[in-house]
Amino acid sequence: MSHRSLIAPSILSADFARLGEEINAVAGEGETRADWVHVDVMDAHFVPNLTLGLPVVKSLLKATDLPLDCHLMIEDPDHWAIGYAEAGAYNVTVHVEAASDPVMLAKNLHAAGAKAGLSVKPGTPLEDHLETLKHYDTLLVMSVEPGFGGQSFIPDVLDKVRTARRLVDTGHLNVIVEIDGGINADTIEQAAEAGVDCFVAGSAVYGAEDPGKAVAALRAQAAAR
Ligand SMILES: O=C(CO)[C@H](O)[C@H](O)COP(=O)(O)O
Repeated sequence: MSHRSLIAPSILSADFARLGEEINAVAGEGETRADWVHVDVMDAHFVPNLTLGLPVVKSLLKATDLPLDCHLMIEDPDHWAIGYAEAGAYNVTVHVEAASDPVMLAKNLHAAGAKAGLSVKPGTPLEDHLETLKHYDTLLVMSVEPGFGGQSFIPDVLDKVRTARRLVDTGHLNVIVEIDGGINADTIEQAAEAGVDCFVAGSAVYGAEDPGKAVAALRAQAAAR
């Protein structure tokens, strides 16, 4: 891996009544500063949980200068994703299992000024979506079934990460490999070794006494690999 590991705390594990403050807890200086803030948008249809939507994301964009990495776990992202890009989200990730025309969707996200992310659930093979991936900037490999924070990491997805790393490197694709679910002090090194560039961590950051220090510790562990 040629660049620094990225750490993206997931606010799914933060206190929703204090989201601005919770983001500021990972917006300090140096190694305690998160690279992106991961925002889990869930619609209670694509996943069995309901979180937040565009109005909250618009408020968060005013509350921080950290880039927002919006992960849409929703039905019909072809319709809804553009609003997040137009609002100013840095990266808008849609699920390949939910998108009707993911190539057109990536083009529309780019036209609206955002990076485009493609996510795959643990059981979704990557090989079927290689042509699509070429249009995207990030690949979010889910290492838990999407829907809830605090679940255990699924080690089988490491094979998919290795495949992704190989495809990105050999194909010279400008794609950041991101992982989400169960990333903590016990799992981040294996994910880094498999080739992950960007690590989403919810409970490992917001369950810690000092979220900024947790960011720094995770980054150091990832870099050690
Ligand atoms: O997308 C998600 C769940 O669908 C969350 O981002 C993810 O699970 C992060 O939480 P944790 O690090 O606690 O597993």
